[in-house]
Amino acid sequence: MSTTTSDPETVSIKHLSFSHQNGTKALVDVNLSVQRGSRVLLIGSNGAGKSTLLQILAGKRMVPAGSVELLQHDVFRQSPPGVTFLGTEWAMNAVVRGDIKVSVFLDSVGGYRHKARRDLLLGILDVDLEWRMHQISDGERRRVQLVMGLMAPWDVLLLDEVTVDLDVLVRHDLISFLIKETEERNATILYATHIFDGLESFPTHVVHMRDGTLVDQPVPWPIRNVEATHTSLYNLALTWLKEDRAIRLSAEAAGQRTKRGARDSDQVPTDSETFYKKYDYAH
Ligand SMILES: Nc1ncnc2c1ncn2[C@@H]1O[C@H](COP(=O)(O)OP(=O)(O)OP(=O)(O)O)[C@@H](O)[C@H]1O
Repeated sequence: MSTTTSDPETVSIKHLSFSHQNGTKALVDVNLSVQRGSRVLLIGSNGAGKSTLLQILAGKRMVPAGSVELLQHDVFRQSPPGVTFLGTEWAMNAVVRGDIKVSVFLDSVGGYRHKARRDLLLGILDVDLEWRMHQISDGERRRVQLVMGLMAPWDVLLLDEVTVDLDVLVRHDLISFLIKETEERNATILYATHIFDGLESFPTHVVHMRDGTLVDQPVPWPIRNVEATHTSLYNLALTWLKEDRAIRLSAEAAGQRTKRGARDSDQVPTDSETFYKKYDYAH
């Protein structure tokens, strides 16, 4: 692994807080420094802020000037080159479900410019250029997305749970490819996922996100516990998420935060009551 403390910072986040348009606080005073060549796994419960953080790094959300830099560029105002973001919402886009051949689709997004990498990725992701985008499975469509997203060489790759519908073999080969890419090209990956199978040798660092905050700066992986035995990623995530839930429940009990799902008045039907009444065909 080529990362050293003298390497330039790839990611620099300083005192970043962020609320969504409806006022939901998604990030609170986040500070993060990531060195070039790192593979950072973001671990946190649903709603911890992982996607929001990755979207901000991808320049998709406006943040105060100077608070978030990638490769020494302000992510929102200077749009750093060499940054690729791959998220799950892509598969919902009508264009990628249209009647179009994969070869045509990939060429339309610049595949011909990166032919060698494109062909390598077609093999790794087991994609057939003859497939038609409206006649393939969700996992196959995801594989096409990954070929598209990864074929231009990137310096920073932001992955938001994109391996969720891949079969185990394709996922395994993809993870191996990503590790090789970061080692050979000193590129950097930040990856948010809840699936830890086959990922043990992937991260160089792990980050625990809780309630919009970073519990710590990236911790080098693997972590050894006090008996110097190896902790699996799955067990680490389970331990961290149990802690998070215990902290949340005790804050709720102490009245320091509102219980999830609590409403101002019992008279107002909950969203789920309204939903089930609407679709209750027995009445
Ligand atoms: N578009 C949005 N508008 C309002 N609130 C949002 C929006 N997207 C996310 N949130 C809220 O922001 C907080 C952080 O959400 P985020 O999606 O970043 O979490 P996450 O860690 O990626 O969760 P998951 O593991 O479920 O993907 C949550 O409280 C969530 O409900």
